[in-house]
Amino acid sequence: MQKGRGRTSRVRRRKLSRGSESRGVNESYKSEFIELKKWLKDRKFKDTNLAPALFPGTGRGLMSKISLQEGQMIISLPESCLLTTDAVIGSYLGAYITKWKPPPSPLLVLCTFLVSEKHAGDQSPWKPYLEILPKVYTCPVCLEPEVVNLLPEPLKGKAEEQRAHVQEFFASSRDFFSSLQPLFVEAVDSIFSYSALLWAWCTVNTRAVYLRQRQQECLSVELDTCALAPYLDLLNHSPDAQVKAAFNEETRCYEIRTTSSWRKHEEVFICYGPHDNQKLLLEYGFVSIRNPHACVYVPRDILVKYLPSTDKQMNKKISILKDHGFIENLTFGWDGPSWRLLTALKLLCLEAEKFKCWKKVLLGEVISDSNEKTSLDIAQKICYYFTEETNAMLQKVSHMKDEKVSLINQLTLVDTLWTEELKILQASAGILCSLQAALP
Ligand SMILES: C[S@@+](CC[C@H](N)C(=O)[O-])C[C@H]1O[C@@H](n2cnc3c(N)ncnc32)[C@H](O)[C@@H]1O
Repeated sequence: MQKGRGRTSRVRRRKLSRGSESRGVNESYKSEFIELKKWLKDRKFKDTNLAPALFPGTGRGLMSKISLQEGQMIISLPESCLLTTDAVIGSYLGAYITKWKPPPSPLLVLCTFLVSEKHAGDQSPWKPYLEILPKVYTCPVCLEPEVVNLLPEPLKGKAEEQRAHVQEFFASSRDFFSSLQPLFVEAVDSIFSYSALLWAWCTVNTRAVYLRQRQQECLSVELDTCALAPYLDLLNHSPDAQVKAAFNEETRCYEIRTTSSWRKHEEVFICYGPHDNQKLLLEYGFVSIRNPHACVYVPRDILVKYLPSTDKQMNKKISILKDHGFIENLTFGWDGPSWRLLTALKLLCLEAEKFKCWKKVLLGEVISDSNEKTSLDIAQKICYYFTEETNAMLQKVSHMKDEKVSLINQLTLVDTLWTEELKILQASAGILCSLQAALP
């Protein structure tokens, strides 16, 4: 078992994170939650376990009203509360969706409904749910380009791809939106604007639960797996949370059971997946403190930065790494340099006369003490280089925070990401020192 990844260490981490940080302020008295609860009750939802609350570390989330035991159901949301493509096709949009060619994607159908219902305002039967949805999001597609520029690689590249993807989604959906004109008095261009679609896209992307639905002829071939689950989607993420979530065909409810226990008044979390911080920021617009999956990525140019430029076998070594999938996802983590990073470095550091042993390196065999030592030295140099770069970026972000007060929230997010990366590099530097000291 890897160090720090077992059940005992998960329990220890959870206990640590159960300090003052987890104490929240109950918000169920707020009018938007009273309305939402009424709306849910009309749809046969009974809630005894949870209450909306504001938490200092994670923002708005759900708190336990009672202590929750292992295996206990924490939430069971009836099908009638779920916003699925089925629900949209059954609505006033159905006739327009079924006749549109080429068939719209499940994502477009959900986004169109959200924008249309938001536009309907007080007239929308979904109003109590729409009212609690965030007005703005912090996924990279919503960040100012100058803030995106401050993101580490490879996230920066992915953020640019995300922006291009949403812009293309908008451009390719405009004819479909035009076809909906008979439903509205106002021009559809003003209702289905880029900013409205962006809001809907972020809503689905950051809040939808996984719910596999049958393929419908009137929809494109993309898998139909997203559903919005009002109230349940107030649950925040913790990498340590252990829950079981699925739609129960018998009860026709989307159910979440906890496989760990929660104390009364504690924030209840689910786990969105074993994501590192760059992925969490890309997909959900936040960064998790002390995330055990967080890491610092080593791009290819940095991997070779400290290797001798005179190595005649360098190109061959790099193509071996590429062919064997050892050029991507090389990282530093809380446990030090990843096995993949060290293996890539060991191969790159192979002396000319040992080059024939490259397969053994990829299988994890020790080739020589000098190869072990050189690769650790290079790992240490790369770690030091990243530490310097990270400190420089933190300074840059801090200056920008002073200068661009309007961007403070976006910059704080980027600041947190770099700060977590710095902590990882410091942990890695310590581990590299012990690894070097242990060499013969
Ligand atoms: C499904 S919603 C959870 C409820 C959300 N906090 C709200 O107020 O509506 C997912 C969003 O919550 C936020 N979030 C989830 N887990 C978080 C965490 N551990 N720390 C900070 N924000 C978190 C992120 O903005 C994410 O996009």
